[in-house]
Amino acid sequence: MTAPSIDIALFTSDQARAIDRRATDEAGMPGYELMNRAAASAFAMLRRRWPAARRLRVVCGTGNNGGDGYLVARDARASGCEVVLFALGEPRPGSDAERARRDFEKAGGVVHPWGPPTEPADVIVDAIYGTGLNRAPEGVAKAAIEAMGTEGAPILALDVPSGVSADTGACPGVAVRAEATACFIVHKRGLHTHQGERAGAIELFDLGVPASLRGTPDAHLLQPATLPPRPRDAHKGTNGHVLVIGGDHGTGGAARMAAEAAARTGAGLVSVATREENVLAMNAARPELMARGVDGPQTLAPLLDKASVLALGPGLGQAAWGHALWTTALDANLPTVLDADGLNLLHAEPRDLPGRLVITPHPGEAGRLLDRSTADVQDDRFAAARELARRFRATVVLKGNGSLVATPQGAVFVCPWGNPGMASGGMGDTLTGIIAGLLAQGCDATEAACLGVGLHARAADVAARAGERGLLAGDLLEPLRRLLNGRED
Ligand SMILES: NC(=O)C1=CN([C@@H]2O[C@H](COP(=O)(O)OP(=O)(O)OC[C@H]3O[C@@H](n4cnc5c(N)ncnc54)[C@H](OP(=O)(O)O)[C@@H]3O)[C@@H](O)[C@H]2O)[C@@H](O)CC1
Ligand SMILES: [K+]
Repeated sequence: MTAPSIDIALFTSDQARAIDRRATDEAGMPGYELMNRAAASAFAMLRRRWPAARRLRVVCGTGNNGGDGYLVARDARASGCEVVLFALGEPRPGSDAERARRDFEKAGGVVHPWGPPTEPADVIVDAIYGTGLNRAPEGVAKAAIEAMGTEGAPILALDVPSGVSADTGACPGVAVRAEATACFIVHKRGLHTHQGERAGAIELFDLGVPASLRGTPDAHLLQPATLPPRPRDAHKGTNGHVLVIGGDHGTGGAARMAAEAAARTGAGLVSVATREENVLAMNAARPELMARGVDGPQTLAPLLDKASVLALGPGLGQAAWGHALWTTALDANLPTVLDADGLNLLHAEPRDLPGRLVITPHPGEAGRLLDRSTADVQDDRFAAARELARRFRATVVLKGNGSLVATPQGAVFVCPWGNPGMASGGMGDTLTGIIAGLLAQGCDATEAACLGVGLHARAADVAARAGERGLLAGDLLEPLRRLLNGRED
């Protein structure tokens, strides 16, 4: 796998707090100095993004996120902006936030208690909650967040859009949808998955805190990557043989999508073990695929002997035919991508699994495998992905907005690409085929999952330039091929 060396490291709120403490204790950077730097960076960002903005509204909570807000307001007034500042309560006595409020007032600023705004604003600065959010916003905070959402003015969030968990990207209640977020010191992992997209465009300001104080990140953002060019003497035997197993009555398309994606990802050979009724159509539509009718383990066995990688599950069903193929295929202990009904069968019947395994659940399938609700999975996607990887000793792709790849060793990678057009039939089958195609070409499970998830989402972004609505899984294949060969960005 070839990838540029930029590493975007992601941290939890606890880690961010520990880094703040180390900056004060070990690097002699007091919290109030950092707060001043945070405010200066955020105001410079506001100026850059909205150079014509003159009327600002700043809404401050009671914690240090509010403290950042008071200092942005102070700096904005000093630059000649008209600032209306609403405070949702009193900062804790002796806190940096209280000091910031006094400094704002000393400089002539006026603090208003929250009330529905009467003056329009060019930009709203959200300084209600940052990393300290610990429950659903209520009362004035809820009213303030709701009012921000209805005005139409762009919102600049400080550190975190208020109401979004910096750890998980979940929203326990109402939440700000920002056009942009000024993130301080380190990237917060929750802004990159689930509802973290409410942060809009994220800019990170390290505030001069040395990278050596950060410690080990919790997760990393995936970077664009491709496979290295093929050696000139490559032949189809060196690029592996993917066997897709699936396509029960009425769901032949799923197996076909996975197979075609594996072929377009560069697998040397792709076979499909499916219901006899699918064979003619599959071979006619894509003669490069070798589709075979199988009626049970005996007819599957010779195909397993020739395969180097399995894609097990697309359209497999959970009836007797699918179950028999599933058992026989897993017994072969080949590198495997297990998806869809392959995962549902695993929930019904836990068993030994192949050593090189990638599982690709959506949140509903992940919930079933963990005996939890889909909502529980979404409440902490990082924990769910890690738990699945540990429990099944597999590399896990937890699909959804900001797909996660988790390894059995506990590493997590977050996909920054993709779009809502991908919520359509066949997208998951395509991803399964891509990952199988990469395994066939020699990637290990984590490489194949990271590279596959990235290529799949980037191809969808290229295909969605024509519009997100109506995007079909098949539309990904052409951009996928170009991206895989380093031809398009
Ligand atoms: N330290 C540093 O070096 C730097 C920090 N910086 C800034 O500080 C921010 C973190 O500040 P913070 O820890 O004070 O937390 P913050 O997000 O302001 O929340 C405040 C309090 O609100 C409360 N609360 C939570 N949820 C609630 C709810 N739903 N409804 C009602 N109340 C709720 C909860 O208190 P509780 O009521 O639970 O006692 C919570 O403690 C960080 O994001 C960055 O912007 C920067 O200046 C750079 C340097
Ligand atoms: K905020």
